[in-house]
This record gives sequence, structure tokens and C-alpha cells, in this order.
Amino acid sequence: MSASSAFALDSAPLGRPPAIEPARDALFLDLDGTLAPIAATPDLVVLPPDVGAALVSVQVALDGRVAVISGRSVADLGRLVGLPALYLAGVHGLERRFPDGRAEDVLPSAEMAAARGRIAELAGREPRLLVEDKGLGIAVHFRLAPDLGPLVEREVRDIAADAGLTVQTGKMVVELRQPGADKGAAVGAFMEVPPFAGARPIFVGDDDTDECAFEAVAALGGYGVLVGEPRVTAATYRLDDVTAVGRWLAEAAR
Ligand SMILES: O=P(O)(O)OC[C@H]1O[C@H](O[C@H]2O[C@H](CO)[C@@H](O)[C@H](O)[C@H]2O)[C@H](O)[C@@H](O)[C@@H]1O
Repeated sequence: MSASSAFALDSAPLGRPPAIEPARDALFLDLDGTLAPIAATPDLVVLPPDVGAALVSVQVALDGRVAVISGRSVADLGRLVGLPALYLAGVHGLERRFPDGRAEDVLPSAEMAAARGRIAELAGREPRLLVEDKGLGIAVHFRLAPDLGPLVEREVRDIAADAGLTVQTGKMVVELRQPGADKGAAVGAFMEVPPFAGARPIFVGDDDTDECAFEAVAALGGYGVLVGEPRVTAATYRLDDVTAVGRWLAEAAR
């Protein structure tokens, strides 16, 4: 995050975002921790029914200018969200999907294939770790073994440095992914084409990986909404939790 966009929390607490303006806004939404509460493992996550309903209504209200931008793979997002008309970016922006089925993905690299073997070796040594292979990225989850966090971070950083890959830290997870995109770039790419071009972008997210997207929307004349506890962030507003996100989305559709 650039120093100019970081907020000193004690001097500038973030307020609730204003109402979405359906004729003007485009929405970019993170999934875990934003549209769905954090769970012990990725496969236990479900979209709360009220959030799912709000997502459908806001998509109609905004004439389709709604995208989910996540660290998960687009295949996983499709399964979790199940809305065919939704725009998707997966693996932190390395994959993009359009409602007409078009795909814009970074090509898999040999470096990623080599790193996969070393991650498997780490997981073999530490069976309490959970490895989520997303193709263009691999997440090593230590939520079920928090004491392994420092070891995971050290080893994943070593593997990434050797292979020229990118490290992404998150909530009880360290991820390795191919370079070439991030969530900010994914937002920027969607904003260049219809139906997003010309709209005011809003990004809603909870995690470290969302900060570059908060910066991207601010640079395009929009704003970011941080979900969760106050912290230093490039977002302009804040909502407490997934329930508050669902309510705020539902208000736009009334
Ligand atoms: O960009 P997001 O949609 O927020 O995805 C970020 C990562 O989310 C998932 O992991 C996180 O959520 C899990 C389920 O609540 C939780 O068990 C884990 O500890 C969190 O890190 C997902 O599994 C990752 O692939 C995403 O990159």
C-alpha cells in the first residue's frame, strides 16, 4: 500500500459507506470474509441465503455491473456463488470469466509445476496443513495448526524466491501464485470494457489481498469498503461483517 493512501486509524475512523447508486456504480466483491463468513476449511464455506438473494437483486439493479474478485479459483467461485450472469476473477486476478463463457487466464508456468512438488513435500512432513491447489496458485492453510504459521511462511517464501513466484499472505494462509496480475489489475481490466466502463467502481473486501483493489478503485474515481475490524487500509469506508455487507447490498435493490 502506498503511504499516501494509508489511513491512520485513530485519526480517521472509517464510517459506513453511502448507499449504492444503481445508475452509476459498479460493484467488485471479495468472497471469503466479505460475502461469506470465514470457516475452518475452504470447503465448509457457504454463501448465506440472504447474501445470495441480495447479490441477485443488486446484479439486476446495477444492470449486471457486478463481479466477484477472489483468491479462490473461478471453478470454486462458480460452485459457491452459482450465478451464471456474474463476472468472476479468480486466483487473485490470474483468471477472469465473463457471463458469455469467455475466459482470460494467465497460462500455467513450469515454475509453478516445480513449486507444486516442494509444497507437496512440505505437506507430507506436516499433515496438519491443508493444501488448496488452484492451478495458477497454491494456498497452504494453517488454520487447523496455527503454530505452523511461521514455518509455512518461511518455507513458502523460500520456494517462491527460488521459482520466481509471488507470495500472498492472508487469513491463516500463505499462498504461492504466478506473477502477472493482482486484484487491482483485475478490477482495472474489467473497468476497461462494457458493462463496467464509465461506471464508478466500488470494491468491498476484508483481507490484505484486497488493498491493491482498494487503491485501484480510488484511482478510478471510486471507493473501497473494508469489511471487519478497523486497521490501516486504503479503503474509504468500513462495514462490520458479512451480515452488514448483505444488508448494504440489499438496500441498493429497494
Ligand atoms: O479473496 P477471497 O475471496 O477473500 O479469498 C481469499 C482466500 O480465501 C479462502 O481462504 C480463507 O477462507 C477459508 C474459508 O473461510 C479459511 O478456512 C482460510 O483460513 C482463509 O484463508 C480460500 O480458501 C483461498 O483460496 C483464498 O485465496
